[in-house]
Amino acid sequence: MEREVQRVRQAFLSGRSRPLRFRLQQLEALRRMVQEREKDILAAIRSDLCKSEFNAYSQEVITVLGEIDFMLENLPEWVAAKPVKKNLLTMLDEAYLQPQPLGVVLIIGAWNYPFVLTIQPLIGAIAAGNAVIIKPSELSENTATILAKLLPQYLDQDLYIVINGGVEETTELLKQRFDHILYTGNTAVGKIVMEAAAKHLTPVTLELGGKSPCYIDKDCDLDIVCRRITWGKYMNCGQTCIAPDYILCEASLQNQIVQKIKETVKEFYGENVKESPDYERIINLRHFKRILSLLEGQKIAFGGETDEATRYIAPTVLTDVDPKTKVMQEEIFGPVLPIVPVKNVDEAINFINEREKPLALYVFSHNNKLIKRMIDETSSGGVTGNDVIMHFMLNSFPFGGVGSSGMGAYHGKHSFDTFSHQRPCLLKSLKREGANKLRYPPNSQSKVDWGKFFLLKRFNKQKLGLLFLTFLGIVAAVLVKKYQAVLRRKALLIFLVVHRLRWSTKQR
Ligand SMILES: NC(=O)c1ccc[n+]([C@@H]2O[C@H](COP(=O)([O-])OP(=O)(O)OC[C@H]3O[C@@H](n4cnc5c(N)ncnc54)[C@H](O)[C@@H]3O)[C@@H](O)[C@H]2O)c1
Ligand SMILES: CCCCCCCC=O
Repeated sequence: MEREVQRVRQAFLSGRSRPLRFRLQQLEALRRMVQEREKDILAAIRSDLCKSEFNAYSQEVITVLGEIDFMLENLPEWVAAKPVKKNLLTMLDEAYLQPQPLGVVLIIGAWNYPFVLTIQPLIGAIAAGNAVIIKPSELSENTATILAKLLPQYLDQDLYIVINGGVEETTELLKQRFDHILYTGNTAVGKIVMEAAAKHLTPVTLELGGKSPCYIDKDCDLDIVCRRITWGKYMNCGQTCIAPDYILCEASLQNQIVQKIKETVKEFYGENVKESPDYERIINLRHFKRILSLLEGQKIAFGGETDEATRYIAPTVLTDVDPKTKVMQEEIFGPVLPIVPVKNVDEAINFINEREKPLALYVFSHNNKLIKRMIDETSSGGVTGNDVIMHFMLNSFPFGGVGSSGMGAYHGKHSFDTFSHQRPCLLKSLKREGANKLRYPPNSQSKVDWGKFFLLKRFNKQKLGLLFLTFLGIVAAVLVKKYQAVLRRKALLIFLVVHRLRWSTKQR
């Protein structure tokens, strides 16, 4: 492991990952890989999650291709040095920010969207000029295998490498020194990653999870609301980090919500959900059993059917859920949707604020003021009003959590920034040493006053007058120099006129 990381570091130190042209070439090669090997990638995702080609393409491949195109289009502008505002002290200097790669980046991917959640961070890391070690999740083993096979066929083999394995390999990998780690997965492992990173003072981006609430106000169109929630909750069999985890609403809405979700499930997946090509399966038996255990003691209003052999869990809704029960204590990450009755929006806001900050928050209402209030009075990684999931799709948004749902963010320019160091560069001249005397010892009250003037713009009247006089002097000197000949002629003329006038007066 150590040797592998060393190999990648040596490749980074060769400097070849830095030129813009190289980054663009690698991103184009990655796009070619996705396009030419699309079938293999879709087949791997199907084997891992029982996902149809249509779903895998629209949920994973499209996002990756869109992100590559976005980078190719904008990277030339992003890599350029950016001049910054200057102060009086640096007025005559060159001052700019130069984005630079961090070095060797470790990306630990997740299994639920095993392609996009591994490749999208990789796109950002390449764009920013880094070398990358990619550690796909071993839980989505088919995608992990295809990535290890395909990436070296298209990308620089020393700069970007895939290391596959489980807990043991990840633990070993985390002992190495990296310049940044981006981890996607659960909060408990997030802490392990951060602890390991701290040993080397490695910065981390943690894309974690949590229970994303969904508040439904009574003033809204429940048909539309339930269609949107059904889509976002049961997509990928509920294994989506920003899926609505539970619903908060007034008790009187519960039955209608159940009924409408039931109708929508039928509309989306047919009479027999199990037969639907659009409905996925739980990743493994451990997670299947974990989700089943969350149903114990609950009132199942709809769904609840399971099949261990195929790890099938039907779209399920629970009503009158007690917040103290297990299903409300941990992230569900499966197709189970609890409804927790609350009296009103105030209670909903308190409910959310009493818990860990979620990755996403959803609020449905015709009343925009209520939506804005919910946003103002709560905190979460991201928010979508009157829909679910959709803020993930806009790459001008940073994607990430807050508090226990994560730290840092990526997507689009935010990925570039995450994997770059914005290096402040100040270029001065070796001339104009006179002005520097102000900061050299011995210090004095006068120098402090000048410092106040230059840096804090605190004007001392006397100093200001002096400065003004100096300024006038400089202007006069410049003017005199520039118009010396004209001024001489003018002065001569004035002298002659004055002389002539005095002579005329004397004559009279
Ligand atoms: N924010 C996001 O973008 C995002 C995306 C996907 C998933 N998630 C979150 O991920 C979670 C789902 O993942 P999970 O909990 O099923 O993952 P998991 O428990 O199945 O495993 C996560 C990974 O951690 C590794 N791991 C486990 N123990 C480890 C240890 N001691 N040391 C080092 N590595 C170790 C495993 O090898 C595995 O690859 C959910 O909370 C979800 O919200 C977040
Ligand atoms: C189209 C849906 C993509 C959702 C990706 C969510 C990432 C977290 O699991």
